[in-house]
Amino acid sequence: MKLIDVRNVTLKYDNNIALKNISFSVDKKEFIGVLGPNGAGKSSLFKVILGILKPQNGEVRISEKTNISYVSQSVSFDKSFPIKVIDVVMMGFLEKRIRFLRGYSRKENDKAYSVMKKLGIIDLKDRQIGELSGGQLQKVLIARALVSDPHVILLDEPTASLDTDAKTEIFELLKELNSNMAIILVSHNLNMVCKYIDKALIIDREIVYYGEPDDEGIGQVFDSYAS
Ligand SMILES: Nc1ncnc2c1ncn2[C@@H]1O[C@H](COP(=O)(O)OP(=O)(O)OP(=O)(O)O)[C@@H](O)[C@H]1O
Repeated sequence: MKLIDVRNVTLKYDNNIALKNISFSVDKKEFIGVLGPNGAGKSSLFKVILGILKPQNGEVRISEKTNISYVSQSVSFDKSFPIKVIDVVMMGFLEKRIRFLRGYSRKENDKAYSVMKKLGIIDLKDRQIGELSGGQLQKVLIARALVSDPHVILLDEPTASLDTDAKTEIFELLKELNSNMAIILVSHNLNMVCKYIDKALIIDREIVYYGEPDDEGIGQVFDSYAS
């Protein structure tokens, strides 16, 4: 069975259709790029997959025991907020902590350290998050999503505010993570993502393209809204 099966999903906000009859699936270790113009419904699609929004029609089936993590669009925050990198990464365990009303375990602490090492941010663990570069902050947010050992990770424009080098570094990191987990990533930049993804899902409320990123037809579809 597929990890995630999105079937004929239609989502409306009041009477406005944000997603119309969307169907696609996610296999183990598949890398899917979700592209589309502003307001195309990309973030709404993530919210439906995460169960935050319930579609008026259709359904999202998630195979049993599939653990999904989410990295949201970079949000602005108070740079002087006194929270350290390690605290942000440990927040990946917050749900369990609240559910079981307990502190973090030793095992969780070790896991956070091993993920930070893997992502090359262990030296930043005691740094205030307001003192990080955009690329470093993005890695911290990815680390937070990884500590729960997800089978699928959803990322909403993780490289939007980064320069080209930092973008490439994040994509190379995602490529490495992809050997272990499926990735669904929202992006506006087909050229940037096409060499990493297995499939492109281009939406403009409805699906306008779903297939290989190097198929001949894709450039034309993409140019029609990107220009
Ligand atoms: N909470 C909401 N209430 C009403 N309409 C909404 C809400 N959230 C999104 N929309 C509308 O739904 C449509 C899809 O929005 P969504 O944020 O999913 O698009 P997007 O593709 O992620 O856009 P962007 O690339 O600009 O981030 C837009 O027309 C938006 O205005």
